[in-house]
Parts: sequence; C-alpha cells; structure tokens
Amino acid sequence: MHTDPWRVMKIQAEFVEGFNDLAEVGPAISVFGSARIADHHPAYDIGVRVGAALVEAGFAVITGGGPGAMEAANKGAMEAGGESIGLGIELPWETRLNDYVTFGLNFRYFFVRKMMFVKYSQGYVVLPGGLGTLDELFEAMTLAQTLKITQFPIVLMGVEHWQGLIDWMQGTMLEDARIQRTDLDMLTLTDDVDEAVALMVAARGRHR
Ligand SMILES: C/C(=C\CNc1ncnc2c1ncn2[C@@H]1O[C@H](COP(=O)(O)O)[C@@H](O)[C@H]1O)CO
Repeated sequence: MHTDPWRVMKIQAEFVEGFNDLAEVGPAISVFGSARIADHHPAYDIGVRVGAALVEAGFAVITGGGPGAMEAANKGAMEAGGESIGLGIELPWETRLNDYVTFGLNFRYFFVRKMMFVKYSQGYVVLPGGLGTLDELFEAMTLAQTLKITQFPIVLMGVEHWQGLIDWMQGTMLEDARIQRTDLDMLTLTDDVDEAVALMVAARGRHR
C-alpha cells in the first residue's frame, strides 16, 4: 500500500508524544491484568491492594488505563494518594480511561504502548488475565531473555490462575529445552502483596 510509508509518521508521532509525556515519571511499576474482571472478583481486590502498596513504597503505578484489573490497580494507587498512570489503547469499541487515572495517555498502536510500559517501569505485577495480559508478560520476558532490556522483577499474582501456566512452562518448555531455567527464574508466583512489593523495592535498590 502506498499509504503505508506515511503511517510511519503517525507511529513516530506516537513514540515522540509518549517519550515526552512520560519523561518525568519517577520509579514506576506496571500492573497488568484482565480487562474483564468485575469489582467483586478476588483479583480486583488484589489489584487495589497492590496498587496502594506500591504507592506506599514510593512507586508510581502504570496500567493500561482500562477496566477490570487495570482499574483496580489505578484505584488503589489513586486512593493511596500516588501517581496513577493509564496508558490507554484506542479500540474498535468505545473505551475510555478508568476513573482512577491521575495522568493518562491514549495510544493507537499496541506495540508503541507496550514499549512505554517496558521503558518506564522498574518491574511488572501481572494479575490474572487473558490474551492481552499474556502478550504484555511474554514481550517483557522475551526482551529480557534476549538481553534487549535489563532483567527486572516480574511477579505473577493469583496463584490459582497462573500455576497451570508455570507447570506447563516447567514440564514442557523447560523439559524440552525450549527455555532455560534462568528464563523461569524471572518469574515469582505469589498471592502475597507484601512479598510482591518487597521484590520491587529490593530491585529498586539494585537499580540505583
Ligand atoms: C474488554 C473491554 C475493554 C478492553 N479495554 C482495554 N483497555 C486498556 N487496555 C486493554 C484493554 N483490553 C486489553 N488491554 C491490555 O491488555 C491487558 C488485558 O487484556 P486481557 O486480554 O483482558 O488479559 C491489559 O493489561 C491491557 O494493557 C471491555 O470491557
């Protein structure tokens, strides 16, 4: 398509805006998770608690700015008086940033937005989720595995949800030598908010 080269300009503009608007964000942790969980789901409660605890530990919280687990983490962060950032995505159906975002940006391209999460976070907390969540998780793991980024802590919260994936990665991917033990070591699986935040704090010490 002859219009494709011009699309590069839009992509470039989106990178420039993102870099510019996020340049002054302090230490931040990205929280990912399902757009489809309701506020009475146990994962929503974990999201609120982890958002608040991250702020209390001195971090800004970055999410995809959408509903569900993203909203939960933004709610916890905002109510704890911290910086609650939402990097939204334009979707074919109407979506808007959730009500708990204190600073928001909207992206057209998933890949530009994903780069912002990686670039402006010191760690990932990943709540139960679906395809979008897996995409964000495995992008970060692949970048770290291939040394495109420095390794950072990735905490999977919601043991019941994630245990099957970890078992499969261990029993099939590792067993068949498709990954290495060090790849799996990137992940911590827990339901404990304090443990998750302590890992982020310890990594911040190493980051300085
Ligand atoms: C499903 C609905 C709205 C979706 N809106 C989204 N807004 C912002 N970010 C989103 C949205 N959907 C997916 N994402 C990103 O992927 C992760 C969640 O995807 P999953 O497939 O639900 O796991 C999340 O971390 C976002 O960054 C209508 O309610």
